[in-house]
Amino acid sequence: MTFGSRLHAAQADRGPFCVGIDPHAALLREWGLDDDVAGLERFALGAVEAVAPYASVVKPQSAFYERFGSRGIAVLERVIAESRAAGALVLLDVKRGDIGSTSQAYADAYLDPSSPLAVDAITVSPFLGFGSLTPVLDTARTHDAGVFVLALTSNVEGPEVQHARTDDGRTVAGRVLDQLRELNEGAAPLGSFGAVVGATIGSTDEDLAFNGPILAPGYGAQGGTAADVRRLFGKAAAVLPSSSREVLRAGPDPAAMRDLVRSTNDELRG
Ligand SMILES: O=c1ccn([C@@H]2O[C@H](COP(=O)(O)O)[C@@H](O)[C@H]2O)c(=O)[nH]1
Repeated sequence: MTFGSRLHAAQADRGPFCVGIDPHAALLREWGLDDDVAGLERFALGAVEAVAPYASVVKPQSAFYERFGSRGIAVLERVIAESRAAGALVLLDVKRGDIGSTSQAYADAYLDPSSPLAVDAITVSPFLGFGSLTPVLDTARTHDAGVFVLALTSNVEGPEVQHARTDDGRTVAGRVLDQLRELNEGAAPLGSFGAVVGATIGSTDEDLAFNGPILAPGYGAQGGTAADVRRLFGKAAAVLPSSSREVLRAGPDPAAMRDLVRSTNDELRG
């Protein structure tokens, strides 16, 4: 079953909301934990236990695990395994991008099921040229995995690159979206190659109607709302509004986190 088909089924079953598992040092402290590997483990696995049985997708941010070195990566491996065991798809936010030959190694690390870090989908950066992503896209196809390509990110610095015009007059983001449109053509019920478009971007002239999913970070703590999601992504095939800190701040009480996932899904469905 392709990633697009799995995502389509998971969102129909559990709702559109994607929960980020981002163990910020400040959040560990708010949960009464030390900012060390033991604190990381209790925080991340506690969050997974609270939300992964209810959310369609969980999105660990790799950086927060990498900062603890190999022991942090070992925690990330458990986050991936336990989230999947609870029925959630795992989208690893790792924003990789490099020359083609190195892209292949990243693809093998995250998308080949024999890797300990294998996930359902990853985020990648197209800013070394969309073609540099070909090994990742091919490996995703081989293993029925998904790829989310940065297009219009939620941060205020993004437009200086993403709104720039290329030789043919299109914006950089517009070209990324056009390439995703081609890659997903004919896929049913949903393509596996998604775009990252922040819920915070306000408005855009870009065409967001394509046959793949849109990851919309910036929901919650960065100011994105359900009204923004409806206004921006009304024509999109599938949207994953994503929030990390807002949900994690409801912890460590698992019931409070679970209830927030449920009520956010209700709001987004409405
Ligand atoms: O454009 C982007 C792409 C990715 N992110 C990531 O999403 C989460 C947002 O966390 P919040 O706590 O909900 O603000 C984080 O992991 C970012 O690296 C993004 O924010 N914007």
